[in-house]
Amino acid sequence: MPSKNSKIVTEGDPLAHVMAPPPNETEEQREARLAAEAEAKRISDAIDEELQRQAKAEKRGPKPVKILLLGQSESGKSTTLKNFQLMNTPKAFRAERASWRAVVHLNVVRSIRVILEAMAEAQAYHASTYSSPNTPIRTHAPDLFHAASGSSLNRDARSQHPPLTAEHLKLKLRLSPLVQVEEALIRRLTPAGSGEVEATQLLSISGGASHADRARALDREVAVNSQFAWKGVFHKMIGRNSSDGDADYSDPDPVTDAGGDRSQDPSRILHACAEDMITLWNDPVIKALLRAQGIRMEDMPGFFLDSIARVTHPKYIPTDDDILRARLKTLGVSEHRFTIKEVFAGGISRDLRIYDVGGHRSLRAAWAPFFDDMNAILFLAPLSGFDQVLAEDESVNRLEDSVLLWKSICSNQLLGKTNLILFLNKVDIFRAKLKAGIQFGQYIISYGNRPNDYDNTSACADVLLPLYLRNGHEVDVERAAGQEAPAGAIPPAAAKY
Ligand SMILES: Nc1nc2c(ncn2[C@@H]2O[C@H](COP(=O)(O)OP(=O)(O)OP(=O)(O)O)[C@@H](O)[C@H]2O)c(=O)[nH]1
Ligand SMILES: [Mg+2]
Repeated sequence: MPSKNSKIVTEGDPLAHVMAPPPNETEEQREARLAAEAEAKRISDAIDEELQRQAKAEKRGPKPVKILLLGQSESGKSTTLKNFQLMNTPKAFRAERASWRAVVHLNVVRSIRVILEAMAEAQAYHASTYSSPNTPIRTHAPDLFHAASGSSLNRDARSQHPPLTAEHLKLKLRLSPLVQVEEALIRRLTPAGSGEVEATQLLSISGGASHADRARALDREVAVNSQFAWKGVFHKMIGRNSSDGDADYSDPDPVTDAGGDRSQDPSRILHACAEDMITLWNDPVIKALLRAQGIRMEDMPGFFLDSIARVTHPKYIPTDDDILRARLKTLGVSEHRFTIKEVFAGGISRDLRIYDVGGHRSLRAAWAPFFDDMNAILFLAPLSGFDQVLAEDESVNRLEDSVLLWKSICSNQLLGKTNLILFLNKVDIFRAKLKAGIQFGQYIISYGNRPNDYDNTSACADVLLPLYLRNGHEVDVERAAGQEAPAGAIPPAAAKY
């Protein structure tokens, strides 16, 4: 019989009430209950013990190695991460192929928009020279044009704008359905109402917007917060609709999209526009027009114009190289875990965590909280940025921004014990720019009139040590904290930096 006291406790405590033995329990039942309780306690204690053992082992074992990827926007942080995923977790990397298809399509649409904007610019120029021969001259191409950024479009260059024919204008009109493609893909890429996407529409080009508005609109690009499971969204969507072998993005919801009408599906519209896009891109007048405006499409991030037929094919699935080339701006910070075998430590497994961040100026404040917990920082500085300006501030040369950013990283107190690795990349674009005749000395004043070839521009320490950039800023790029990258970690050009 329960005592008077225990009855009081039971009444006040619902758990005790549930756990209390039945009031009319027999001696046999009591023994069975006590045995069951003892067994449950034994199992629970064993689990606790195992958890404690694991916690102790984790404390004793090697800590995960943490690497933070840093650098300005478009410096190649996410691409470096993708390369790492491809090397270490190829299965997982390839499992996401289908999701990258939408990003490749967005990149194609954006490239076409750049061309259409260049055509609009030429039209506006020719119209204004007829009406007013003294039209003001734009001195800086908007950063949208990337490779052209920072170059001057003088009156001579603009007068070389080849006139467009009626055929060109028809082509431009026929490509207008790409507005829908971009809108639909962007809607899919981001959570409703998140406001995270900086999307633009073709409408703003063809509408009556001012040049400045159009340039500003085109300057923005699609970004996605790394926390949002956009890959999963596309994967499911494509999987659901690929029963006929065509991978499209059809949405069964008639409100949010074309519903059952698959002819309005973004991938189908893109496929239908493929021939016109190819004609536009291969047109000699358009090529001359882009040249006159200093636009080098092939150096822009997410360049797929040479593969339009392939990437707009209904059965297109991105290759490894396509995924590496696809451009999607990063927002937020994401952690990626790998287990690697250490080559020089008897092949023991080691946990590696790589952190990818957004490099846009407005996102750099989010970097600092990660500083004191990192083993290494891999800083990416694209060499190819010597003739470009930042998208977020047209007065700042990209190479100068990289140098200043690197300096501030080297001198940061929180990073005193962190390994710093400087990685000069986009060397292929750097070489292509030199080969195309873009003068290094025009932007890096101290370089003077020396030969504009790769060996000289990259080998001469004077080129990158005291940097006298075009905007008049003197930039000192000594290795500020005396930090040295581990041997072999930097490409040859970086060693000379
Ligand atoms: N040709 C060439 N392209 C590169 C190289 N590294 C990166 N890219 C391309 O440059 C573009 C931008 O690279 P991302 O990795 O997205 O740049 P990011 O530093 O992550 O940029 P944010 O996310 O805006 O901070 C992508 O289209 C890449 O494919 C390179 O060495 N050569
Ligand atoms: Mg990124």
